[in-house]
Amino acid sequence: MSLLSRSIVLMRSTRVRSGIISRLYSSNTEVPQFETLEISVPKKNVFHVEMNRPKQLNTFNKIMWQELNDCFTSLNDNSECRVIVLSGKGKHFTAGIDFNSLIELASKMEEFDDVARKAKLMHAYITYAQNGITSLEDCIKPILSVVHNACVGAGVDLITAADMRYCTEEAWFQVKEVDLGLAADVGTLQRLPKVIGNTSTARELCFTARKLQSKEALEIGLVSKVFPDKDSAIKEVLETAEKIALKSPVAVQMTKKSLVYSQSRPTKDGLEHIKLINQMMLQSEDLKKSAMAQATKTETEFEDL
Ligand SMILES: CCC/C=C/C=C/C(=O)SCCNC(=O)CCNC(=O)[C@H](O)C(C)(C)COP(=O)(O)OP(=O)(O)OC[C@H]1O[C@@H](n2cnc3c(N)ncnc32)[C@H](O)[C@@H]1OP(=O)(O)O
Repeated sequence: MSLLSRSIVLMRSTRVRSGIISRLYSSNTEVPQFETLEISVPKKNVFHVEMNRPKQLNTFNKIMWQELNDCFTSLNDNSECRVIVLSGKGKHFTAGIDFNSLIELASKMEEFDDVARKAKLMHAYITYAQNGITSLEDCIKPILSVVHNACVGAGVDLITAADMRYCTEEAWFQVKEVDLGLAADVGTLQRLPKVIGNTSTARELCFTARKLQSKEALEIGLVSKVFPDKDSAIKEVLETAEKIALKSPVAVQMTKKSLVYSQSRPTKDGLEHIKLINQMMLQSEDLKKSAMAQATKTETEFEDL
């Protein structure tokens, strides 16, 4: 088998288990089913994605990287889904990458002697993992993440690709990669400095791998709010999600599109981009409905987008 075929098999073998099977909930909303993620619809138009490997501390394995990508791509295309809440089941939010998957990867690398061929395999693996994380940013629906207890390594990559971050009092965060002898490579180095708006603190966290407790996470702006426990966090964040879900999906989704587009581009480019979007979207019936509701101080409903 060629190197390319091996890489493709390595990446695609997960698809068999993570096929998108629709399931009907009481709300008649169709949700995709996964092995490492559980999806529910606790409120109208609000989807809850839970990392579901509690025994493995929600560590990221080969299947999970793929399923994250499949999940957020599927929710991006699901018109009933307007807002997403992301959390983890079990004791911790996540303990980062699954060490067993690193061992598996190392043994695959052993099959090659040549550095270029090893590098190509590694390139494919990193791309695969990056795609799992970047799918959150590419998903046009707002994603509200809720961290409890440990959020280590890949967990920080994950939440910095989400739109909003909340946590519990006992939560802590750690950009652990340097302690494992590697530079973080699936998003933290690119997104964390922008998320907290402070390159000095971001670099300190990345260089030292020190634990960041919830109180300081709030102070530096990594999270928007700290809750006493997970139950109250999920309850309140779902309420925030519901408020967003009641707004025009055109307005909310184009807002995310513009924010994401503008975060790494000059202001002028962002302004041009939103002009092109709004020359169409301002013609939507959502604008008239919203304006009327505001003017008459009444509530209105919007069609799914
Ligand atoms: C191309 C991909 C790029 C991605 C890179 C990503 C990099 C990273 O994510 S770097 C960070 C890696 N993670 C860690 O270093 C965390 C290691 N774990 C811990 O520090 C602790 O387990 C933790 C503080 C999270 C939880 O502590 P707690 O006391 O609650 O549990 P433990 O007794 O330590 O662990 C319970 C069992 O889980 C096993 N385990 C923990 N972490 C991992 C892991 N990352 N992968 C696999 N298994 C893990 C731990 O060994 C225990 O197993 P057992 O003894 O069999 O019960």
